[in-house]
Amino acid sequence: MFTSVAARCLATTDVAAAAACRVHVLSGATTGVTTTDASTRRRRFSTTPVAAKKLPSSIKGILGIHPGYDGETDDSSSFNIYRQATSQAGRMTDMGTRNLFGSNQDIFRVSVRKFFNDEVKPFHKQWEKDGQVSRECWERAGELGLLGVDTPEEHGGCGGTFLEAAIVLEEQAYVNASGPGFGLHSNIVMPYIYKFGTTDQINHYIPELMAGRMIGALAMTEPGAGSDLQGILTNAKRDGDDWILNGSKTYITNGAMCGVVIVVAITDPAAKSKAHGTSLFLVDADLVGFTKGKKLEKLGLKAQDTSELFFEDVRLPSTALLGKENKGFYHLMQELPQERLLIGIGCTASCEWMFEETRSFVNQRKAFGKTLSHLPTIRHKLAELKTDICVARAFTDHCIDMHINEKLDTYTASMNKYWTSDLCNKVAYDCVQLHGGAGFMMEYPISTAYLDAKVQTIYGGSNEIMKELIGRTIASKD
Ligand SMILES: Cc1cc2nc3c(=O)[nH]c(=O)nc-3n(C[C@H](O)[C@H](O)[C@H](O)COP(=O)(O)OP(=O)(O)OC[C@H]3O[C@@H](n4cnc5c(N)ncnc54)[C@H](O)[C@@H]3O)c2cc1C
Repeated sequence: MFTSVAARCLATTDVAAAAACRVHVLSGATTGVTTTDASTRRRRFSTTPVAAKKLPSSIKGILGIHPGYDGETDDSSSFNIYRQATSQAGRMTDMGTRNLFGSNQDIFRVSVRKFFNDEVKPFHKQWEKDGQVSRECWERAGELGLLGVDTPEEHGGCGGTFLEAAIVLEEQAYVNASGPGFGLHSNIVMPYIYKFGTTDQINHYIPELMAGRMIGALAMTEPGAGSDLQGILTNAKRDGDDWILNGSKTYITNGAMCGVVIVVAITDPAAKSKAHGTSLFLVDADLVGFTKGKKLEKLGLKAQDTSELFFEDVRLPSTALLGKENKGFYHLMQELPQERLLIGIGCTASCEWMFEETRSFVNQRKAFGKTLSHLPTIRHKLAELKTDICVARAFTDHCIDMHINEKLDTYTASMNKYWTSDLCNKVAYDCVQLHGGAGFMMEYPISTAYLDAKVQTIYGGSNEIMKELIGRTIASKD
């Protein structure tokens, strides 16, 4: 395990002192982690090291079950540890790989992996039938400190970093569970509240969201406006100190189960453009005039509750306004890089899972007297897939690294979202093909992954819109 002494050396950025520190890592035999000395030390993508950071007590509590855990994240790569790249690992989903992470994050990953394997995977088929995840699952995730992992401690969160948030997203993909809308809840809804909310709003909502007792949603899309968000009609009008909200939203993730939804509404119809006259509101599910439509039947994401929401003369107190009046679009824009990256992280991890699932299949399935993996064309296909996925992994890790160093821009995040979600569909297609008829059967999980992949190029900003944004930025540069 990692020593806190070493972590303190990192904090001094004294390379000689850091090199002198004795660093212990998880056993390479079981984790694939290996070490090197200073002479073979690798550079990280970024020259800015991730600061050693105390993990919050809730995470520490979970990690405390692991002997040697010391409550500090570490930046292993700055300590001359060489962690295997995904391409070198036995399996692409192996623990202890990738220079982004340190050994304490591996320990955290062990706990997260256990949660998804024990408390999500066995129930997912039932949730697919129910069209939603159980409330117990949400509350259990809250109990284990897996919701709002990177919500700052001062706002009532776990106080981890985006690295720990990425681990939760990846581990969810590694059990092929598309049901829990944790990413939206923890990494989209919560940041809006603690970044733009008042102290009262933070104190009211964050503890409930952290505990999983309340589920969060974000409602932008309407029946007549998706890509073109400026076409929304939902509006809020002043009535004394209150607001009166009218309109409808559709395709809302966590829509059926949500206890609070952040609603994007027009508040100044006379503004020079809708971007200048739009605001965000925190709307509680029990307010009079707020109704939820039935859960929408979808091609994939069967265990995720996606709903229409209707607002008819919903009276909102002035305290429901989130952020600044008429600045809703600006707040939305600010959060775009992280929202796009969340999709990229999920898609990249999903590709890795699909590859490993398929590799296992072709290694045991026999045809023409041998396993499928002995056939040259099958091997070439696996080679292509693995290479493509490793390229995506390198780009996604680069984007995560940029993001934790506050350097990720919307343009780069859009490239990641477009590339990884396209790849996710290509990988899903090829992996089903490699399964043969079994790949078409719902009892084989690759079929669910194939169906789930489709939406990745559509939501969070469609890939056509991503390319438009990327292209516009390219054209604007000399
Ligand atoms: C499962 C699921 C969950 C979702 N969750 C949420 C949620 O939680 N909250 C939320 O607010 N929304 C959510 N959405 C909505 C999602 O973000 C939108 O569906 C998406 O932005 C596309 O909008 P649209 O469906 O209106 O398609 P449209 O905007 O009508 O686009 C239709 C097609 O035209 C293309 N197109 C549109 N404009 C252009 C252009 N300028 N140039 C080139 N091509 C263009 C699009 O790329 C697309 O291929 C969800 C959607 C799904 C399917």
